[in-house]
Formats: sequence, structure tokens, C-alpha cells
Amino acid sequence: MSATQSDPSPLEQEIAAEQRHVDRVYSQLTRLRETAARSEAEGYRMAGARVPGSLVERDAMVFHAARRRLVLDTEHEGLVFGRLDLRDHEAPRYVGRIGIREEQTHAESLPDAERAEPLVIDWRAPAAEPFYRATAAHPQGVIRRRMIQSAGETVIGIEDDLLDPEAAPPGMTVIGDGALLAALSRAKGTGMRDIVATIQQEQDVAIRAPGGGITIVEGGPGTGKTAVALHRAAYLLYSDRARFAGGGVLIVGPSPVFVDYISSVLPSLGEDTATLRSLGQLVDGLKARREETPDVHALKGSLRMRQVLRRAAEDAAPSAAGLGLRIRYRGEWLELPAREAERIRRRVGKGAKRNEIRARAFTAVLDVLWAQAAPRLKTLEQSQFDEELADHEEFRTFLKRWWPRLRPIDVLRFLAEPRRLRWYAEGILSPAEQRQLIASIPDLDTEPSIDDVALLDEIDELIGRPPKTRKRAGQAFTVGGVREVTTFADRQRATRNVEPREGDYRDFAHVIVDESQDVTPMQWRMLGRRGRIASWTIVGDPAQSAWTGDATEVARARDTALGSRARHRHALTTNYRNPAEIFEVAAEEIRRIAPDQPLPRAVRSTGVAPVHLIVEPGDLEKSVLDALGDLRNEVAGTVGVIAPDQSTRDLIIGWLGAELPDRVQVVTGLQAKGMEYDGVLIVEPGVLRADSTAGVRTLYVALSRATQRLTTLATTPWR
Ligand SMILES: Nc1ncnc2c1ncn2[C@@H]1O[C@H](COP(=O)(O)OP(=O)(O)OP(=O)(O)O)[C@@H](O)[C@H]1O
Repeated sequence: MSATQSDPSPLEQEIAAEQRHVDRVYSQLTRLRETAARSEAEGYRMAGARVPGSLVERDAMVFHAARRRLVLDTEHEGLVFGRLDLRDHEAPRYVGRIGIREEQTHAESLPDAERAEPLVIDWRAPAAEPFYRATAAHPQGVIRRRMIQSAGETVIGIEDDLLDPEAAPPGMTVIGDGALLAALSRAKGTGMRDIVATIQQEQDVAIRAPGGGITIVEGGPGTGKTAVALHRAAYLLYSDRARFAGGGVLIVGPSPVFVDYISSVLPSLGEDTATLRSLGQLVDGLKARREETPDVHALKGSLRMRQVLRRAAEDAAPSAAGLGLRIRYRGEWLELPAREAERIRRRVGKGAKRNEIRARAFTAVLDVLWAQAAPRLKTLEQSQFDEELADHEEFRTFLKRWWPRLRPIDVLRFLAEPRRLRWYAEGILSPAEQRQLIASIPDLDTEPSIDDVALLDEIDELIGRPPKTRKRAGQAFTVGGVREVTTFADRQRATRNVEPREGDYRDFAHVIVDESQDVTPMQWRMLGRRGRIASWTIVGDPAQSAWTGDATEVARARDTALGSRARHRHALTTNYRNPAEIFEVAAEEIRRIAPDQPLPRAVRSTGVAPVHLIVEPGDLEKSVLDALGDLRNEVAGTVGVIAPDQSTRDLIIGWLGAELPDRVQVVTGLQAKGMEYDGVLIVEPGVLRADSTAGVRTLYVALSRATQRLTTLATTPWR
């Protein structure tokens, strides 16, 4: 017999063996899907046929089946991605995106716990922890850790780490190395991907940190902070579903572009219950995208605005200025002079939320008028007087103008009037700041800016809302007024409470703040209102902060939002995004202002140096188009063009014409925060830096966005 070329190599043999297991998993998945669809249909049938019995049971059946089906239907690229061969276990343990069990044959004869054999365990389960934590120094019982790479349902590669060679049985095959590097070098699609298969040890510790208190995760560019934040959300939802799915997890990022970029990660992990918002979308009904100039951003973000807004919130509405009342009632003239009306307004309004106490203010007016009417109309009862006046057209018109129900935007617009602002800002803002503020208040035709959203939220708090009878029924998590789940039925209901929450829901169980270094003091206050009873995960990198305002204010506002809960810090130290050649340029930039800044270590190198071009101003348009064309040829994935400001961004979009392919995005330096592209073109880095500390930090962010290629294009030298 000749040695044939069809003899499978060790790699092929191992792949074939893993394929057999993966096939078994997918067949079981198909069976589970069918069962879930059947029991969902059965629940609907019961509902349709009005089968007597517990409604709760029927709802629960439909709900659980639908949820389960959703999880099972999640795209399962690489459903099984890991395998552990353990010292004390004969059978290997497989790790995957979701846990799947298979009923044992002869299950009836087995005790309950052994009836179903785990084919794959969920990556978040405690039993999966060694997959991420074991090292050669501390193998944690793991002999061999294997990463399984698949395309769809087909196993295409294997990477092994032999962690405990002495315990390895004879003949154990160990294949290749560098699964992480392989994962990092792949071209990126337009959305961020999950990293379940390659989570590194220091990241895993942060992901699985206990759910209470405040978890702070810091690290330089590309160290996986965002990835950790999202996987942590998935972990919390898995480890304590009743608490975190019941109360809700809020994830906040800097911009809509960013939220879009990260939006597919949790669904790819089978989690669809977290609420994702950018800072401009935290207030119900608003979707702000507009950035302010750095000066106005610093001003509107400052805690000083709180005092200005408090004065505005207490001030009379424009329609109330100089307003008095004179009406005829049963032949008598009743009168409330403007000065008296203003006195009442101040007395009643003092220290109160104006929208909440309209009824009290109206009563005060009625009392004054009653004092005039009573001596003249002797047979009249006060209750009758009140009732008749309440229906009196002129009286009603007066009340509407004198104490209108205001929306936060109405109060914000008070600030655009120089006379009013002068008094609100006296002793708080300089005349120059007042002028800046006036020019930046959105008029009727302008959408509020991202910074306006925090101001509107503050005003909402100051003016309150008219009391309304609230339906409390949906609050499965509050039992007898206590936020606690006590019975099985309550827990069942709590886990079911995952339909979209009402727009201004605030009782989140956990709040995750990404790119936290850029949250302004006023924004911290807005976040604090949504996390009063929450535990927190705060993710950021102070070196990337573009804040030009008072740093102590930020710390103060942040401390107030987070309260006195215990804090636990985690540092991430490896840059998984940038090749060393690119990160070196970014590092050089940040060292200008922070020579001692500890920087992460870039784990890979492409051997390709970044390209720095200087061109004539007249050639800028053509050069941008050429450089972008080159990048599009050089990388298979996404390309980001980073402009120094909004107007240059719009200009570049104009140059590119209407047809922007999906994989190309043009953003400002600020919008580039948290983003990642395979190829990056920075236009006018010197202008982006703007000779300021915050500018250097923003340029540092821009320079650290690329996974493969970096080009800079300037009309004047900048390095
Ligand atoms: N363990 C890992 N395995 C594979 N890829 C990883 C791992 N950790 C991080 N990455 C990848 O590295 C890139 C950077 O991660 P991420 O965006 O989370 O970093 P970051 O710290 O938030 O960055 P920045 O602060 O610069 O915005 C992403 O593409 C992410 O998927």
C-alpha cells in the first residue's frame, strides 16, 4: 500500500473530530427550535380557544417559548468555539455562545441532574471561566485549551494551548498557536463583533466582576473597554436575570454613530433586553446629534448652568409678564392687579416645581377673588363660586397665560432673551459667556444639540410634571413597594418584564457608561437620575478626554451620580486594535502633553508604516479622494475619514458625492470616539489638534482608530 495523499493530517483529523461534535450540537439546536416553536404555537392556541386555566401560565408559556426561540435563532456563527480538556474529567467540555443540552438515552432511569448532558456550556457559566482564565502558570485543571474556528456550521480551524503538559494523556495532539492574532487580523465589517472566543484574562476578570457597586474599567486605546462593557452586560443578564433583565440594563455611549456601531454585539450574544442610548438620546423623544463648539460645550456642560437654570425655572412665563385680571361675575367686578398676581406667583412658586403646583396657584387666585366676592354676594357658597369661575372663559384664559404648563424647551428658550439671561446669569456667567449662550440656544427651527439634552433633563427635574394617576401594574419588580422579588411567581413575572420600557424609564438595575471620560458634569447629573437604584460599570480612558472645562466639577458631578457605593477598579493593558507601527504615532502625540502616561502595548505588527502626506491647499480635494481610493484598495473592510470639524466633514461628504459605500464613513474627531476602522484617513490633523490640550487628546483618539492602515493628509506640517 502506498502512502497516499489522502491520509488525513493531524489537523484534518482533529477538525473532523470536532466537526462531529459540532454537527451533534446543530442537530440538537434544530430539535430545540422545533420544540420552542411548537410550545409557542400551543400557547397561542390555548389563548385562541380560551382554554380555562391560568392566564399567567399561558402567557408564560408563549413568552418563554418566544424568548427561547429568539435566542436559538440568533445568528450562530461559531456557536461552539472552545473546548477544554480537563484533568479530572474524562469528557471534554465545550464552550459556546449559548448552552445546549441533550437528553440522555435511558434518561428515565437517571437522577434528574444527570438526565440532560451539556453539549455546550454558555460562555458566561462558571464552568466556562477556566477557558478565559487558565494560564500555563495557573492551569486551573485545564490540560489543553482549544479554540475552534468555524464558518457557518463548518469547522475550519483549530488553535491549541497546552497548559499542563505533564497531565496530558499520551497522544494528545496540540495544534498551532495564535488564535487571538488571527481574530485580530481579520477585516472588520461595519458593526463591532463580539469577542467571546478570545476574551483575554484581564478582560474576563472585569467582565465577571460582581454585579453590585461600581466597577471602573480603564485602559488605553484599543484595550477592549467597549468589548468588556458589552460582554459584561451579557454576563450580568445571564448571571442574575431576574435582577438585571427585570430592572433593566442601560448602556450609554457618546454618539449615535457609536451606538450604531456597537448595536449588534448583544443581539449576537442572544441578549436583546439592554437599552442602548447615546448621550443625546437619553431624554424621551430626543435624538440629538449636533455637537457644540468646544467653548459652548464646556459652558453648557458646566455645573454653573444648574444655577442659571434654577433661576429660569422659577421665572414668570413671558405670557405672564404684566398680566392682571378683571372680570365680571354675577354683575360684580372682581379684580386681581398685575402686581398682586406676581406676588402670588412668587409666594406659591417658591421652592416648588411649577408644573406640579398649578392647582395650588389657581386656588390662591380664587381665594383672592373670593375675598372680594363674598361680602358682596352674601348667599353664595365658596364651592359654588369656585366651580362657576373655573368654567368662566376669561378666567380660564387668564390662568393659562399666567401659569402655563411649560415644557423644558420653553424654559431653555428663556435663556435666549438677553434681558432675562442677564438676571439668571448674574454673578455666574461672564458677559462673554452670556453672549455665547444666547447665540447657542436652539430656536424653533433648530434641533437641540447633544449638550442641550442634559439641560432639558435638568429643567424637567426643576419644573416637574403635572401629577397624573400612574398605572403601577407593569412594575413586576416592585413588590409591596419594596424593590425585591420574593416568590417564584414574582420572579417569573420579573424575568418576563422585558418588553421595551416606557421612554423616560429611570429605575435601571445597572448602568454602563462607555467613553466616560467625555461625560460632562451636567450629563453626569442626567445619568445619575437614571441610575438612582442601579449598580454601575464605568468605562473610559482619561487620556482620551476632550473636556476643556473644570476637571474638579466633573469629579464632583460624577461622585454625586454614583453615590457612595463601593468602587472596584480594573486596568486593561494591551492594545488589540492598532498595529505597533500605527500606535507609535498616536503614542508620540499623547506624550507631548503627558510624557508619563502609561500606554498599552500593541500586540501585533503589520510591517506597514503609516503614510503622512503634505499637500497644497488647492489640491486638498483631489488628494483626499486619491488617498481614500488607495485605502479602499488596501483594506477589505471599513474605512473612516476623520475630519477636524463638522463643516470640513460636510465638505468632504460633498466631495465624495452622494454614493458613499457602506464601508466608508466620514466623521468628526469627536464622532470618531470609540470607533474603529480598518483604514483611517485623517484630514488636517494639525487643525484637529487646534493647539490645545483637548485637541491633542482628540487627535490621539483619531490616530488610534485604525486596525490596518493609517494615512494623514495635511496642508501644513503638523508633526
Ligand atoms: N480579547 C479580544 N479578542 C479579540 N478581539 C479583541 C479582544 N479585545 C479587544 N478586541 C478588539 O479590539 C478592538 C478594540 O476594542 P474596543 O473598541 O473594545 O477597545 P476600547 O478600549 O474601547 O478602545 P478605545 O478606547 O480606543 O475606543 C475591537 O475590534 C475589539 O473587538
